[in-house]
Amino acid sequence: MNGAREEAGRAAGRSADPGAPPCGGSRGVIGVVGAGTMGVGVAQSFATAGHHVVLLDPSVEAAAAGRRLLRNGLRAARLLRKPASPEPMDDIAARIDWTHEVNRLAQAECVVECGPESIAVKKEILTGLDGACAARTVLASCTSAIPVSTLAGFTGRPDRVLATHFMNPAPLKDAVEVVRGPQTSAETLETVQELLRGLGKRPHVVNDGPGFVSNRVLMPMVNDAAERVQSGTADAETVDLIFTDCFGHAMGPLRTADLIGLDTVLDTLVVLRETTGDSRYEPCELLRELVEAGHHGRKSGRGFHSYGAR
Ligand SMILES: NC(=O)c1ccc[n+]([C@@H]2O[C@H](COP(=O)([O-])OP(=O)(O)OC[C@H]3O[C@@H](n4cnc5c(N)ncnc54)[C@H](O)[C@@H]3O)[C@@H](O)[C@H]2O)c1
Repeated sequence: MNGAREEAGRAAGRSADPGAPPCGGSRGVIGVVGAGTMGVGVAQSFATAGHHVVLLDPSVEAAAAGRRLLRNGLRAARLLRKPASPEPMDDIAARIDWTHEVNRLAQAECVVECGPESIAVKKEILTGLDGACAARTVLASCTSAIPVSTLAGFTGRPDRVLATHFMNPAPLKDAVEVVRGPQTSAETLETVQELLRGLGKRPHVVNDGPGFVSNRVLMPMVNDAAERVQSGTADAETVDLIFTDCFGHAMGPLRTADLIGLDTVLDTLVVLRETTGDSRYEPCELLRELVEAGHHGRKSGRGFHSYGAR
């Protein structure tokens, strides 16, 4: 893999001089697609571990917002990550190249796709990556619920596709749910687990299926918790207290949903409803109303709970 890394490093370069070797990191080049909540967190995690990262988002506004997310994420990691990286935050940030061009990801050893939770958008992203990236590049998706078999079918390299379901906030979480598709090769699985261990994260491998383990279990709970608020059984604060104060969970289901982003929760439930055909994943009306009103959770300042001005 070292030869591939050197080649990838030469090809990825920096925006001012695409032929120049990357500054800083001595590990392989990683591509990340989508500079939202997860993409920026994943990019930060790899850059902190010494990888050169090429981060692609087609939206100029999203890239600007992503740079703010990165600054906040680096500060949070400095305060909360144990042990924190001793490296200056600017040096870590300098290992991330921002781009709008998919060809800049051509020589990455692995690309982590963090686009919106929509089968149609993921198809567009993966088709583009499959055409642009070297044959050896592993395509990992951060999807919350779409089966790997569906995603792999959008590419001509199903043996090199899997899901790396990072948790949010990615730089602060120590474990990743890794989803092996029916055609994912043993080599791909090992490569990705090695990459994750290099970030200080523990990979937990599961088999394929809509929502895998995490969201197949979590999403109906979030939906049911929202329905309890909608039906007047309790307000959002009290619903969460039942889980934190009575059960001793670290966070209630509605604060968890606010942290994920209610738009992403809604999209994930829609995917689960479509892919399983099971009506218990039908998103509850209150969730739809909050998303429609722009109350997307912590990132917008309000969801089931309020978080002050953003
Ligand atoms: N938010 C969470 O807690 C969480 C946790 C684990 C996994 N996920 C999954 O990670 C993925 C990203 O979620 P998020 O919360 O970061 O979403 P987000 O809405 O914050 O970010 C999505 C980003 O994708 C970009 N994008 C849109 N269309 C694109 C395209 N065609 N090509 C490339 N980029 C495009 C958007 O501009 C945006 O920056 C989703 O699949 C989601 O289900 C989310």
